[in-house]
Amino acid sequence: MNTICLNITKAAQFLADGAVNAYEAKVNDARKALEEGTCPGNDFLGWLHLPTSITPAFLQEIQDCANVLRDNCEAIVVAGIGGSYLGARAVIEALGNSFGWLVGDKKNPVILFAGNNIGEDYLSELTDYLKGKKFGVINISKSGTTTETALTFRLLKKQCEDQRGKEEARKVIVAVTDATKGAARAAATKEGYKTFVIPDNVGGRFSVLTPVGLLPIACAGFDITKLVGGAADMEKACGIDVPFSENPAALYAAVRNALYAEAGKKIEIMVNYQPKLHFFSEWWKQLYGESEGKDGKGIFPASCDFTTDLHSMGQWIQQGERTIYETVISVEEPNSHLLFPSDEENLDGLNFLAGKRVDEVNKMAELGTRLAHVDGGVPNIRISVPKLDEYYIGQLIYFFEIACGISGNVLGVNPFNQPGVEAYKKNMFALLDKPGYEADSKAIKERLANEI
Ligand SMILES: O=P(O)(O)OC[C@H]1O[C@H](O)[C@H](O)[C@@H](O)[C@@H]1O
Repeated sequence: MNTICLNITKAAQFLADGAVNAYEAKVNDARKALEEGTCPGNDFLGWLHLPTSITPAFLQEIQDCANVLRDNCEAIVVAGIGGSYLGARAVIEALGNSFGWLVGDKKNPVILFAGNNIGEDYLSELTDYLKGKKFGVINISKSGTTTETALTFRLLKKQCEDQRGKEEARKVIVAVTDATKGAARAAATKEGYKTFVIPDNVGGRFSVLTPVGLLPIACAGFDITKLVGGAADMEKACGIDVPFSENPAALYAAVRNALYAEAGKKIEIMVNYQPKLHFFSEWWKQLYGESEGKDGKGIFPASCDFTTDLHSMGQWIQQGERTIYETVISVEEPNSHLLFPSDEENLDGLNFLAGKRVDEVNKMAELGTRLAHVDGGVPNIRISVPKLDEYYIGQLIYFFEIACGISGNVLGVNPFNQPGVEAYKKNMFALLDKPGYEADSKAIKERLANEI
């Protein structure tokens, strides 16, 4: 099989000889613990063999539901946050036209994302845009109680029903949520919406290959069978029987732990040279940030879009504090072909590029940056991807998931919980006088009165 390819040479050179291989035993133990379900958070391992266990019948059920939405909607709003949002957006943006909303594509509905913020302007501009439009909603929430998403869904449900009538709205509202618990499930049961279940043992940030990601991706017109196929091939390539030195996820987990623990590299910057991958980095940041940032530990996952950010963050990366390393996703072959034209007057002095592909310049920018950053003390991990299509994005998704599971275990944390996220929610609910938070409300208000 053609495959994404990991190169850690320019990261390992910043470590003592053998430092990466020194993690072999720990990484193998972590991989085994995932396989045998003996690691911390072992009730959240449903993602591990998900790609190879998804059946064609289930993919067809998702596709059928997507087709109903596609046939009946000019716009589909995907309401969700965090793991109930980022995976779908990452894939749809990586595969879609960068100017999709401007080109008036008649084949595919516009996919919009909401429920991922509480911006009043954002929501009123969204609801204004949807006025008079035939739109549908995919309401995605594992807990079914997340405030940002629930608030947005309340607005959209009402607008959809007002515009299309309750009967028709029922056809174009879908819930992806817990099997029994939460407000999203309660509304779906009462209204009779089509629903998909998020399995209990798959955490939000690992859920892109469940209907959480697959339904919106299918709605956008992309091939979910190919996506899952890529992930399934990567599941095999990172399997328990694959030796450390040949297992890309094992090597990535090893080198990042070595950079962190042995070389003080506390920040990993996920870098792309294709703006379409911006949201892939956002997905990756949640995956690694929530999985590893706990117990006072964890690499801080950051991201940059190059060459764009070379003109803003490039200075820091080249000469700032040497606590960073880069992981570059490099796409070997763009899907388009565009040559620079020759210009008789050559006023811009760019005739030396005439006849070259745009990508040739981009690749030289990438190579030049890699050399400069390595010279400047920034270790470089490179993941090359043959092209941006469903199959290779599927490979990348599973690669980062399994590497994350291994890496978090090597770090010595439970990579499958996120207890820290509750702190802001508790304060917000107390401040908003949510029923059930009376004691917290009293305490927080007293605290604020004393602080002022
Ligand atoms: O799917 P939901 O239950 O709505 O959760 C959405 C997101 O919000 C939470 O606060 C968590 O930190 C995330 O891990 C989760 O993906």
